[in-house]
Amino acid sequence: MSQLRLIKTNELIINENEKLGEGEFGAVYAGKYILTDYHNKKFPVAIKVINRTKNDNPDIEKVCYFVK
Ligand SMILES: Nc1ncnc2c1ncn2[C@@H]1O[C@H](COP(=O)(O)OP(=O)(O)OP(=O)(O)O)[C@@H](O)[C@H]1O
Repeated sequence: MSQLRLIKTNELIINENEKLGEGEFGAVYAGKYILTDYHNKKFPVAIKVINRTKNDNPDIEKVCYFVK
């Protein structure tokens, strides 16, 4: 069964120099997810930074995708 995991902003490193693409609601950047449960191992991910002007919920700013 899949699980939804809440990732804190300080667990993400966004590489703003490596933009992977862009959607209507924001840009997607390469980044790292810091696995605090696994000796701070850094896992490569794609991070979507939601454009606040198109976002109804001000609490949601970043969405983390695992790179396939
Ligand atoms: N996991 C990923 N790995 C690599 N590139 C990605 C990944 N996810 C998204 N991208 C890149 O970012 C672009 C935008 O992805 P996104 O998921 O935001 O698209 P979208 O669903 O059209 O966006 P929106 O819902 O904002 O309109 C993709 O076309 C792709 O180039």
